[in-house]
Amino acid sequence: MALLNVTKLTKNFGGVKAVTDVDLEVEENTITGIIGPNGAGKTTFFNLLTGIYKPSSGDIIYHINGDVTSRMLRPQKMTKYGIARTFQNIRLFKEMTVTDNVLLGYHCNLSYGVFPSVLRLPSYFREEKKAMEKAHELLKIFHLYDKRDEKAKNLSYGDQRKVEIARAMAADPKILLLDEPAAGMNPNETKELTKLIKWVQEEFQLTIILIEHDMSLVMKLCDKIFVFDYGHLIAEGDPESIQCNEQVLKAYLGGDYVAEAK
Ligand SMILES: Nc1ncnc2c1ncn2[C@@H]1O[C@H](COP(=O)(O)OP(=O)(O)OP(=O)(O)O)[C@@H](O)[C@H]1O
Repeated sequence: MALLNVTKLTKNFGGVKAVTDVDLEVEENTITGIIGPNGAGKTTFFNLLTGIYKPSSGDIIYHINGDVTSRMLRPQKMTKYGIARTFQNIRLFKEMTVTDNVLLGYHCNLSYGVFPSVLRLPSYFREEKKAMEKAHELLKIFHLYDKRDEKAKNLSYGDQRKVEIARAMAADPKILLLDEPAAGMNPNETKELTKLIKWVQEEFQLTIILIEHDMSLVMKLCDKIFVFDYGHLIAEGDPESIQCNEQVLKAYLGGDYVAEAK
């Protein structure tokens, strides 16, 4: 079943055509890769999917507990719809602990109101206890439990990326959007992250869409890959077919390389 349908999606910034006429569909419980050279429109596409940008034209429809359409998308509402994301530039609260950063992800879905929290009613303590248990559970999954009391700024770049994913997971999403999850990681960290992403996808029955430049991660993880170039979707398919797609090789390596390789 398709969880996301994108139709004729276009975003222009003045004269810059960042995303043009993109049509795509994402199936439930799959991992989808969005790849393409620098400036191809991948981040703009994610920003459209998460309500940061409004489309110039076209439609986005998520099928999660009823339809969520482009007109309803707002960054602050995404977790309520069951959609969480991470960012290309890590956006943690660096002076806060690892646990508190993850708790923030959980807090956007807490059910108690202002009064129980101000008056410190039992429902407030119940929810807070649940939140802490969940945060610790996630930190164990991401092998960060030992670092739970560290300030986020003291963690390695790779660990900070994992905290960001754990925080996104704390919102209990159905769809998880990861913007360059392996950026800045060394090959061992990338290998570990690849396994972790696969594991959480299966364990939590998630639909994951990720932008990534690290092809080892993309080819190992993704069920389907969409390739962007100059804002256009130029290819889609499974990892094997994408790896030998001429248009894709041309976009990445230039026309001369493809001609020479023949
Ligand atoms: N807010 C903006 N205003 C004007 N132009 C923009 C804006 N955001 C993106 N662009 C332009 O849109 C095009 C697509 O950029 P985008 O960042 O989406 O590409 P990308 O594929 O994510 O690149 P990278 O892999 O380098 O992150 C580029 O030409 C970029 O300069």
